[in-house]
Amino acid sequence: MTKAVLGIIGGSGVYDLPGLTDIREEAVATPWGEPSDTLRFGRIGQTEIVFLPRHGRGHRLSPSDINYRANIDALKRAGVTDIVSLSACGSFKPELQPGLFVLVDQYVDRTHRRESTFFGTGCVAHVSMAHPVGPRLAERLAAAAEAEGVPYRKGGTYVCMEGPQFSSYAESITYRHLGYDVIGMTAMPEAKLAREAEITYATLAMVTDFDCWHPEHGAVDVADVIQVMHGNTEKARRLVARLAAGFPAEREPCPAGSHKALDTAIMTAPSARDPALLAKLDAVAGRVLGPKNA
Ligand SMILES: CSC[C@H]1O[C@H](OP(=O)(O)O)[C@H](O)[C@@H]1O
Ligand SMILES: Nc1ncnc2[nH]cnc12
Repeated sequence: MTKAVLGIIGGSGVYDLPGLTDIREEAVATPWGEPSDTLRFGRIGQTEIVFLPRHGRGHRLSPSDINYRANIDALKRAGVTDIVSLSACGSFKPELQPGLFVLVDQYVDRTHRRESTFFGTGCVAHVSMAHPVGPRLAERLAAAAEAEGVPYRKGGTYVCMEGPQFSSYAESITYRHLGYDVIGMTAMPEAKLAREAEITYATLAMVTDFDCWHPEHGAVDVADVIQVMHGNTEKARRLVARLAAGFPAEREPCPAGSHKALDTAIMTAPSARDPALLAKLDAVAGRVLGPKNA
C-alpha cells in the first residue's frame, strides 16, 4: 500500500496555500536542475500536502523557463502521488465565462521549446497520454467544487501554447473552431511528465478571459487576468481544502493507469541502458528500474 500525498501546483496568482498546518519548507535538489521554488510540506486535516508555485514566488519564471522536469521530479521525491495543477486560462466558449473552473480532461500540446520527457537515449519509454487526467481525482475535484458552491464544468480540452505572448486573432479563432475549450501556457509538458513519473494528475483551469476571439470582449491583457484571479484564488483555496479533507489515506489505483504507467512503457533492453540516465531516473522510474528490476 502507498500512502497518498497530495501535490498542489500553484499557477498565476497562487503563490502560497493558506490553511496548511505543520508547515516545513525544503529546497529539494533534483538531477534535472532546480525546481521553481522550495517545496512547502504541510497537512490539511489528515492529508499530507506538498505545495509548489510553478512560476516561483513573485512570479519570477515565464512559462517557457519553468523547469517542469525538476518540478515533477521534486514532487515525486517528496512522495507525491496525486497532483492538482491550478492554472489561469482563456476561454473559447461563450458559456465558459470568467470565474468558472474547468476540470480539464484533455490537452493539446502546442509548445515547442520545452524539455518534455525524462527519458531518451539510453532509456527510451513511451507512456500513454490517451487519458491524461485521473478520473477519480477529477471526480473528487468535482465533488469538492459542488460542496463549496464553486461554479465548475466537468471535462474540457486545454490547448497549451508556448507564449509568453497571448494568441493572435487568427490563432484564437482557429483554436475555437477546432473545438478546444480553454487555453493556457503551462499544463504541457507538466501533465506528460507527471504521467511518466506515475503521478496521477488533474488540472483545475480557472477561466480569466475570452482570449481575443470574442466580438464583445477586448483582447486579453494581464490586468484582466489578475483581476479575475483575485476572485478565483479564494475559491481555489476552499476547493483544495475540501478536496484534502476527504482525501483517502492510501493511494487509489487510477482507472487511467497513472499509478503503473511505466509497467509496459520502457523499450530499451537492460543491456543497452545508459547507467548515467538510469541514475537520473531514480525517483521518477525507480519502481520499475530499481535494483529488483535490473
Ligand atoms: C498571467 S496570464 C498568463 C499566464 O497565466 C497562466 O499561468 P498558470 O497556468 O501558471 O496559471 C498561463 O498559463 C500563463 O502562464
Ligand atoms: N488567453 C490566455 N491565453 C494563454 N494563457 C492564458 N492564461 C490566462 N489567459 C490566457
